[in-house]
Amino acid sequence: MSKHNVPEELQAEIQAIRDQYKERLVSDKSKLTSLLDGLSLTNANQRVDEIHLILHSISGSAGTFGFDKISEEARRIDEKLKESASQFGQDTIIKLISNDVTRFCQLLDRTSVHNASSSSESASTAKTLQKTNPSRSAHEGEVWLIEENEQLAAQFSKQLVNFNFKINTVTLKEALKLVDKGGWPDATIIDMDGHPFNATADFKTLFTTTEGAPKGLIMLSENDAFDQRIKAAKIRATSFLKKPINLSELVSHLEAVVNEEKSAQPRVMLIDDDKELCSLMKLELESQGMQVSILHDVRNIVSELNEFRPELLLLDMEMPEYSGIDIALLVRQNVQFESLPIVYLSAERNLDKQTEALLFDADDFLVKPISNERLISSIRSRVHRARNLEQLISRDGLTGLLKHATIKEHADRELMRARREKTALSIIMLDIDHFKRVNDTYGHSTGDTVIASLAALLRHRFRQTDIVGRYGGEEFLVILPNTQEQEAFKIVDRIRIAFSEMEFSADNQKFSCTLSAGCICSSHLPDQMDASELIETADKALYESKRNGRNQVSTQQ
Ligand SMILES: Nc1nc2c(ncn2[C@@H]2O[C@H](COP(=O)(O)OP(=O)(O)OP(=O)(O)O)[C@@H](O)[C@H]2O)c(=O)[nH]1
Repeated sequence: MSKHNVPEELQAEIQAIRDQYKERLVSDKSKLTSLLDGLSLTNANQRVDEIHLILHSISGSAGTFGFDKISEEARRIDEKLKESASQFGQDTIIKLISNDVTRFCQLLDRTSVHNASSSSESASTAKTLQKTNPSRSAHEGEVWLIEENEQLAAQFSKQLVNFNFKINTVTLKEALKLVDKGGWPDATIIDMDGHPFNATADFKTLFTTTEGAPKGLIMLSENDAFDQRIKAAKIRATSFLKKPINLSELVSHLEAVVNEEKSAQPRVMLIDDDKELCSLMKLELESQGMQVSILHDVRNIVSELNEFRPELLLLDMEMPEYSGIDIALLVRQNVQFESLPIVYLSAERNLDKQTEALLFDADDFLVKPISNERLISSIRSRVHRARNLEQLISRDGLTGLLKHATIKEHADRELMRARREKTALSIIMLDIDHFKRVNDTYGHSTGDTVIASLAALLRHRFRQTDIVGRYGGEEFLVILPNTQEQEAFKIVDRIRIAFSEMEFSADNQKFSCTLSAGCICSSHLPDQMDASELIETADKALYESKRNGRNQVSTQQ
């Protein structure tokens, strides 16, 4: 979506939800009026509770729809009601409530909620959407390398191209000109040591572009002392790498920032009894690219969580039948949702109550009404951290690939799916040739660099839907759903060639490595074979490649 305008359909949708909200306020007003009618000592308990729920809900949602005064007044009366409950008898409460709620109903009338198209509020929602909508850069998918040393620049870009990065080597001056025209790319690598990055003023120029600070900023320097690192932090660098640069380390950092840009948008589930507020939030979050599901019937929560697999649950605190705490506890009873971030979004301003709610395994408490910017950044940062944590648990430290046990689980799951959907599943096993010699000749840490570099190559060359894992020391397993053997063969053979062209260096010596692979496909194998047997068959094909002289790919046929 363009930064400068909100599409008409979106404006129309916002307006439609606003109109529904206005109707809902009219209906809330009627409910309040009839609850006041005939309010007496005998029915006060139940009616006061109902009035509280209506006011509480309005206080949380009206501000979001632009009715700030109504929201404030509902909150004031609701809080007064709660305080009075512990101080006065029922007859005084009835009197207070009658006066305040009657005035509140008059306020609802005066704000002429019947009057449909006052577009100023919808314009304000649209404006917020506009502000939070990221603008697309003309340099999307690119990585800029700001390196004044020509030799280093050529060396880096030659190596990084192997990993499918679109590298553009530029000087600082050129970069700033390009930014003014088309924005920053997905990632920018800056060598701090060359001119002009030693001067603080030069750093500041990075912030003063019309597009703001660069995204995914990786700083390189020989000097990794505090002063240098803080300089990088001040211009919001996400990574700092000490020179001489370890290629696989640089690739991992680049992947982290580039994938962050490209990675799937957060999946968010909303649970709130306020339907209009839910619809508006859904629209707002979806306009940021997020996937949003509203849970309408809390009784289905476990099956819906299993189905939608949200990465964050946004939960109201006070709902008619169940509180947010009840629901959070129910979710946590299921071990598979133990680490699902739960964030309360509630009109509750009482700090004691907020703290109490957080004691029950929730992660954050946001107070309604909340600005779009705040809501979106809270969701993004929570989901980002949760994803990182998940990575740490299931991924191998050296390569960032899935660990042995996890990739085997994936193989079981994907084979079941392939059989169910009657599609082909290919499995590739690959292994670096004569790797022992690499370790023996150049040392174990150089060996590690070779392993990490191959892992990065694998991550880049396979599709997002393929699953890549480190099966053993220098052995890798790749699962390719919905892929015939021929296709899998072609991909892995191209990787074999790319790997053989990669250049490594140790002790001023340059060397390269090769790999062998075995590639099999479920559609050529008996149906009764399980995932472990398929993996064994791929391993046998790999052995064939080794036996026939290495640096090749074999299939089972
Ligand atoms: N540097 C490093 N080496 C590892 C790692 N894991 C396993 N290795 C080494 O990888 C080598 C594997 O050697 P072998 O299985 O004998 O095979 P190879 O030398 O690769 O020969 P072929 O597979 O027959 O081509 C062993 O020396 C292991 O110590 C690791 O994480 N880092």
